[in-house]
Amino acid sequence: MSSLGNPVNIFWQECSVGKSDRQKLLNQKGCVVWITGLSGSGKSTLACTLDRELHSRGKLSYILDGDNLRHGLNKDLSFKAEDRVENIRRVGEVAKLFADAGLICIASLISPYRKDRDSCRALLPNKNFIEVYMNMPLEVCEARDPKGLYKLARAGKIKGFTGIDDPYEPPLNCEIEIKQENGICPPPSAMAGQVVSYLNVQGFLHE
Ligand SMILES: Nc1ncnc2c1ncn2[C@@H]1O[C@H](COP(=O)(O)OS(=O)(=O)O)[C@@H](OP(=O)(O)O)[C@H]1O
Ligand SMILES: Nc1ncnc2c1ncn2[C@@H]1O[C@H](COP(=O)(O)OP(=O)(O)O)[C@@H](O)[C@H]1O
Repeated sequence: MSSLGNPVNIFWQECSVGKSDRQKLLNQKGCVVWITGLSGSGKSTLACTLDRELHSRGKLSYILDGDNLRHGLNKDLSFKAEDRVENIRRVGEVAKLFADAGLICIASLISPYRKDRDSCRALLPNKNFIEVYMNMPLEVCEARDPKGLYKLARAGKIKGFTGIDDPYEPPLNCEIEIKQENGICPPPSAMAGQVVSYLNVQGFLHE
């Protein structure tokens, strides 16, 4: 009988250096900042600005970007529903490892399905999964269209494009929401500032 997905004869290996030792070394607490939203909503911009801001404060972070991971770890996956599920599952597991290493792991993926994001959340201790929703209207994302993908999707040249002919399920209870104020999107520094403030108040920026 196959034991795929069901570990048989496999035992957890404990080591003497633990997460709290690594956190002491780094003077920070490991966590996952999970950025979700439509293509063009500003996920990568926020991820990079936040990464730079944390770096300048002497905090160790690392970005897991959906686009980039699809060049390597996830290059066998397409955009059909079951592959998106597997994409998020894998990145959730990797993000968990980075958080266990003591890093502030910034995951930036469309991650369109609520259930999959909740499964990633469930992998981490309480409050260590910080979901950031890029709440940008589709019209704004489509007007930006930096890669020309919306244009291709509208022309029917890409099938199953999120927001056009594939679903996006917004979070119901995210920790942070980034949205327009009076029709204007906050600049990248303000978006990152919102996340840094949250991390600071929650005690992640010191051990
Ligand atoms: N069909 C379809 N739907 C959505 N996005 C598409 C598609 N095909 C290619 N792309 C490009 O892939 C990037 C999203 O990859 P992700 O791994 O984040 O997607 S997902 O979480 O598995 O849904 C996404 O990058 P971002 O624009 O940075 O979001 C797109 O550039
Ligand atoms: N806060 C912002 N204000 C104005 N333009 C932005 C902002 N954030 C991102 N952009 C622009 O929107 C486009 C899409 O941003 P990007 O970070 O690549 O989105 P995503 O990773 O969600 O696809 C880029 O051209 C980027 O420069």
